[in-house]
Amino acid sequence: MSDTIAAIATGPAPGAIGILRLSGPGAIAAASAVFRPAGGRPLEESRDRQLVYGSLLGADGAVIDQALATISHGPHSYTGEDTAELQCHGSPMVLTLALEALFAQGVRQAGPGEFTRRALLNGRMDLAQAEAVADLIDAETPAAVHQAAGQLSGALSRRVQGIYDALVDLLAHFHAVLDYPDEDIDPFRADTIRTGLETAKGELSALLATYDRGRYLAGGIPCALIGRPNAGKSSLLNALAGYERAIVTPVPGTTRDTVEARCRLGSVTLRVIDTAGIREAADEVERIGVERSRATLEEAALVLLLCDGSVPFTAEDAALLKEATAHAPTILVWTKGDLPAAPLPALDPMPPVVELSAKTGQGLEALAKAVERLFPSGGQGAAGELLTNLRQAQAARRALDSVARAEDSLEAGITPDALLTDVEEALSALGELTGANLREDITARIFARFCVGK
Ligand SMILES: Nc1nc2c(c(=O)[nH]1)N(C=O)[C@@H](CNc1ccc(C(=O)N[C@@H](CCC(=O)O)C(=O)O)cc1)CN2
Ligand SMILES: Nc1nc2c(ncn2[C@@H]2O[C@H](COP(=O)(O)OP(=O)(O)OP(=O)(O)O)[C@@H](O)[C@H]2O)c(=O)[nH]1
Ligand SMILES: [Mg+2]
Repeated sequence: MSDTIAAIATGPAPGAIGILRLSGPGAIAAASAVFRPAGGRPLEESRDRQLVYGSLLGADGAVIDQALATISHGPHSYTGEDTAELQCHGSPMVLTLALEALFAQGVRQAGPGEFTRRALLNGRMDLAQAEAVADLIDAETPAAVHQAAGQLSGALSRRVQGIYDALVDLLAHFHAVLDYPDEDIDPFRADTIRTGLETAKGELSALLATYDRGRYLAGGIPCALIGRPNAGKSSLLNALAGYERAIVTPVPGTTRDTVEARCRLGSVTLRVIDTAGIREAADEVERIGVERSRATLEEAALVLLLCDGSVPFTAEDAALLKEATAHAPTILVWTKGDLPAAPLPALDPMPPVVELSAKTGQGLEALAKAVERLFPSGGQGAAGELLTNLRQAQAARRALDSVARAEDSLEAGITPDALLTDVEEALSALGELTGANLREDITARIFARFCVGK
């Protein structure tokens, strides 16, 4: 039996409303002890999810707010346990005093994500849905909200369950074969198994193919700012971030280490990584910086190649452009647009070009449009059905590998029990994805990223 937890569910700043929530066997009694309904009837006796108006009391019994309260009896609640909420004025001090009053009732402070963790353990949602709660809270763009909301309502889970169920159906055919180990698999049955494996493989490949889009949506597109020293990379990072994230000076070779900032640009979120200007380095520190620039380029899903638009395009610029395009979609950014411009070179092939000024902000919208063209927000994979994190992708990859192995075994005429093992491994990987088989180490990692009160 779990204990009773409480937390402030709303943000730490003063606001219109602040909410305390409780969950566990003592939740309703504890909330009732600190809340005196104006109507006189005890909070415990109110209907589930009804809002009751009354006075909120501190640990010493003094009135600290006029508030609303509501209770829900398990299993019909968010966590599946008895729950209660106190909706106060959004004063951090009121909320703190109310929380202390609840602690005096024997309730303890909830840890990060503990409410959602209880919802998961009580079968109110699966692991993919619990992850969607965190994604939804972190979402920075409409597309990220739609993806997380779809996953929260079970879209990804249903897609995975479909593949899972089909594989379970296939297992029945294996068992039929295993019962008569001396006979060959009859051709009709082998055909059914082959088709089933082929379908599962296709669906798993399609699911895995959603990972790039999904992780860019949820975590931002890794975007490298590359260019010669003084091209204006750090200035652009600052303009995109909206604050002075990186040091800017007229001295070429200012940036040494990579500097990252999450930036919203139009309808996408970028993880912009500013790098050291690439050139033959003068010293050891700069040489390592240039190495890091190249490593960043290799990891990027989008490259902004910056060229100082106030001076002529050079052979070094051309070489960098070639290097960048070999790694990822590249936009040529012609910087310092507020200064007299040098002519744009004619290039073959001509990359998308954006002229801008980090100083005036002119051209940033054109940059947003150019990025949106490379990463359109619609398209492949319905909202909520995308894989958005490495854990999910690895589980899907393991399932795909196991199914592919099973298919190979079938073609090679390997014993049915080896085949069976492969399919069971695929099922276990899929179960990990949705959390049908929950692993403590995995859940601990997932809930570490939650906030207290969620
Ligand atoms: N005030 C408040 N807002 C909130 C939450 C909350 O706990 N409190 N939520 C949480 O973080 C989210 C909503 N999620 C919820 C999910 C299920 C139930 C619930 O009580 N379900 C019952 C009854 C449903 C019904 O009336 O039909 C059930 O499923 O049996 C409540 C909230 C977002 N907004
Ligand atoms: N007029 C004007 N000057 C700019 C603009 N962007 C950058 N500069 C100037 O160009 C110089 C270099 O800018 P940085 O942003 O530090 O260039 P960088 O590419 O990060 O340089 P390194 O870190 O040395 O590789 C600074 O003096 C900036 O003020 C711009 O849009 N307009
Ligand atoms: Mg710099």
